[in-house]
Amino acid sequence: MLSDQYGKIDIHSLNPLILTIDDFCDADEVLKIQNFARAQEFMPSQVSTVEGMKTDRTIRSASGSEPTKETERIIGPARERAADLLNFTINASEPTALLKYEVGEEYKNHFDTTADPESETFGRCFTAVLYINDDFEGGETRFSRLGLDIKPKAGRLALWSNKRPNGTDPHPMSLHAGLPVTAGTKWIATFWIHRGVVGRGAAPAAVSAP
Ligand SMILES: O=C(O)CCC(=O)C(=O)O
Ligand SMILES: [Fe+2]
Repeated sequence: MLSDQYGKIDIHSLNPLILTIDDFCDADEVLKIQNFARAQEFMPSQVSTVEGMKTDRTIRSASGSEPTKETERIIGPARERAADLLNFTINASEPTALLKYEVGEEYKNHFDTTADPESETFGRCFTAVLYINDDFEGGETRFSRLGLDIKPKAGRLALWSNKRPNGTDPHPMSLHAGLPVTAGTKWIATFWIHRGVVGRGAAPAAVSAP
């Protein structure tokens, strides 16, 4: 049972499904990922826009690191477990996005997917965010239209569905933001979970609760 493997599991919304799982990574794994994250070089993050991927600090001012074999070795097992929760395979997941937010940095309201089958983000049925540390202030993940803030806690996984029940359009209530960090530095790993093959035109079937 999941609750035997992990800590407290909370369901915050059914449609779209939004849940958190505490102690998704145990203390040793959290420490290993923290040490890895702190040692990485970070560059301004890219966001997906109608013109393709670009650096746009008006949407996301956090910075990201290039995923490497080492990222896979250190964070891959958690990504694999997140996909396993949904019975998807690791092949159905994009490379891990490791993000760092310094004071004042944020990720403004956005959807993680689009309704455009040509877009690289079309297949993102689910997003899982692993909170790597919690020695900072601010930085909650806010579902603006649901009045829901998820508090970062080291080792906690937030998992949500991005699609409406038709499986193609972004779920309007999945609009979310990473609020500005007000003290310290926030690190997260984001896993975008696709159903089937990653990439353009990977049509997901209906995956959300009706
Ligand atoms: O920083 C957060 O809490 C949210 C991150 C996010 O929305 C994303 O990586 O797509
Ligand atoms: Fe997001």
